[in-house]
Amino acid sequence: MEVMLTVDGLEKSFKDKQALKGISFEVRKGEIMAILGPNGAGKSTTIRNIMGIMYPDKGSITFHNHQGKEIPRHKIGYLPEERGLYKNVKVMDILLYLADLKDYPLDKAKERILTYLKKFDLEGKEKVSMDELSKGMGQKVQFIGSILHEPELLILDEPFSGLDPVSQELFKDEIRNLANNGTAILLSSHQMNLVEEMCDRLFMIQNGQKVIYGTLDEVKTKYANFKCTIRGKNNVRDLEKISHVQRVEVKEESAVLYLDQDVHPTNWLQNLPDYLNVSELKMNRISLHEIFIDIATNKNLIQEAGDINA
Ligand SMILES: Nc1ncnc2c1ncn2[C@@H]1O[C@H](COP(=O)(O)OP(=O)(O)OP(=O)(O)O)[C@@H](O)[C@H]1O
Repeated sequence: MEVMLTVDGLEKSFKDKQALKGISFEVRKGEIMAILGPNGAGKSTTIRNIMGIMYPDKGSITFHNHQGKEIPRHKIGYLPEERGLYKNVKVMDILLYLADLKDYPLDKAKERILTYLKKFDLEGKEKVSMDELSKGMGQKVQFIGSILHEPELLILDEPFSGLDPVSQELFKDEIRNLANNGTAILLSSHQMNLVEEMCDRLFMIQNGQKVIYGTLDEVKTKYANFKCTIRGKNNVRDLEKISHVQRVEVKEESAVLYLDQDVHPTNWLQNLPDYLNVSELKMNRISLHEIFIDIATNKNLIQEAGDINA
């Protein structure tokens, strides 16, 4: 897949705080790439550097063979983390203004605005002032503003925060549509279930450094071992004795058995000892949410499962 954006060795400091310590990744045409990390990890700083809101101390950002101030930013769409930027202005006017900033033809923009307002349940709101909209409605308008000019690269900083489930679905569908039509998408989110559902690749950052970079499949197969949840009264020591069990976590009547990386789930299940008390049993992979918490809290409980940090 064609590479759209290359971030290479990005470093950025604020006074004595080094926020980015050599960040490198790519975003390709037609993919949804997630940038993840705990609060303060450096995601927004990375995004702000890509957007030219600030410039890195070291490293480069390449888009369309251009770097720094030469980057054609009208080909990029951006939904910033900050919401409610536009207040005393009508929905249609602010969207046309944003389209104009990107040199997008205004007649075409107007048509697209009306189509998108309808799509996002905002039909008839074009003459309403931004400050009369609810937070979620305002977010929809801001999202429309970021995609109106048909950007080749779309950067979404926490697009789902504050959205109700129906609006979340609308955003998800549209983001997927855009990727299917070739837009390269860089998405920052704390909602791991959505990332797991939507993203092709992910880049996880902690303390300004890369901790995971790969396709969701790679992360899942190389990092997320299987875990088996058994409901029933069992002695923890008996559970720990079962082969290929790395550790056991007991939660009320259930025990979660974290398995070694190479375990074949069917074989492992066939060899479970007879003495186990099982009223329910569930086998699944460790979720991205658990991987995130393990890394962000420096627990390193699942580190041995495999390492794709290289
Ligand atoms: N303008 C600034 N001046 C000083 N420090 C800053 C500035 N912007 C960011 N930082 C610091 O840089 C680090 C990274 O911040 P950043 O906003 O990039 O994190 P983030 O991963 O986006 O976090 P969050 O998930 O909370 O939005 C933090 O320690 C933050 O305090």
